[in-house]
Amino acid sequence: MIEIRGLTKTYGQFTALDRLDLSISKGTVFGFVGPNGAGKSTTMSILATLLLPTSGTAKVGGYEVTEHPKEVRRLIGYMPDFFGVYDNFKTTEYLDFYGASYGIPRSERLKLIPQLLELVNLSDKTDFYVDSLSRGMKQRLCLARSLVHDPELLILDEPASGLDPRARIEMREILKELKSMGKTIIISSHILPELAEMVDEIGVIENGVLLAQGKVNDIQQRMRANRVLHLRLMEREAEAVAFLKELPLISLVLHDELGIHIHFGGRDEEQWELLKLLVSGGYKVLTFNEAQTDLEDVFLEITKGVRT
Ligand SMILES: Nc1ncnc2c1ncn2[C@@H]1O[C@H](COP(=O)(O)OP(=O)(O)OP(=O)(O)O)[C@@H](O)[C@H]1O
Repeated sequence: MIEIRGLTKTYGQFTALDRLDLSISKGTVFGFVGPNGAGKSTTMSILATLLLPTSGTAKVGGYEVTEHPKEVRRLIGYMPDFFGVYDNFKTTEYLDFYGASYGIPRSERLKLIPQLLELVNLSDKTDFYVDSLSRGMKQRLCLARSLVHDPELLILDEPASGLDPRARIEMREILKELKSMGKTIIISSHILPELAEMVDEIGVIENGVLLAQGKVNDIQQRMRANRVLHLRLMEREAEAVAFLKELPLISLVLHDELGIHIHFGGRDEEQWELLKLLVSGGYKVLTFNEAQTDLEDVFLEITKGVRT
């Protein structure tokens, strides 16, 4: 659905995107993650035909974005990270306006608008002025707007930014529904755990360079090469710390009121050996577990050291 090759965008001397390669297949929900200023919005704006690249190519549904912008716009629904003020528009009028600008006949718009409002949980706000809606509601309305022409691909630039936890959950549920409708979705965020539940793949970008791309699980697996283990003993914890520091595959041992924390470079087999060693050494092990790496850890691990 998306094929990006060598995509570069410069502003004067500054390189915002540096030879980016990215492929996203149809039906995928792709999480585009990276710190502020990484180049996410730049990439999305180019895909949305709103910004011209300096070099490289980007194709959506087989159409090159600079050569066939009209065809691309028909395929995509774009939700920008900032959206404007809406003077004296009611929610229905707002969607009607966008529907009309896509050439949808009035009779169809009359059927479509209630469906869209229902999809984004705004059925009870049918005749409300847009300006009177909360931020979360405006964001959902903006999402409905991006759906008026039933696009195959949704490009959502930080759809959950500035939302409270409840509004975020609501947005997430709507996105799940869109996924189940078979839409391809590219969604950016720097709040990573939020993406973990709903994305199939992630791409991590920093300083305009794509640092990693793959299935969430695969990237987490790769990181598990250096796992963190937490232990609690019934007694003799300080003694166990000294014992652990002498063992191979252990790079760091910390001890605090929550127990012992180890950076461990071994695999499952060696982890089991470690537990056996402790138990056969007479240590009364109460708990022995591996810390879960979430997307936040993945992000910190991948982006560290590259930041300038
Ligand atoms: N019009 C512009 N002129 C000059 N520099 C720009 C312009 N637009 C973006 N940039 C720079 O390009 C870089 C990438 O910006 P971009 O908005 O794509 O990042 P982002 O990953 O979306 O960040 P955020 O999470 O803060 O939205 C930033 O350093 C930004 O300052």
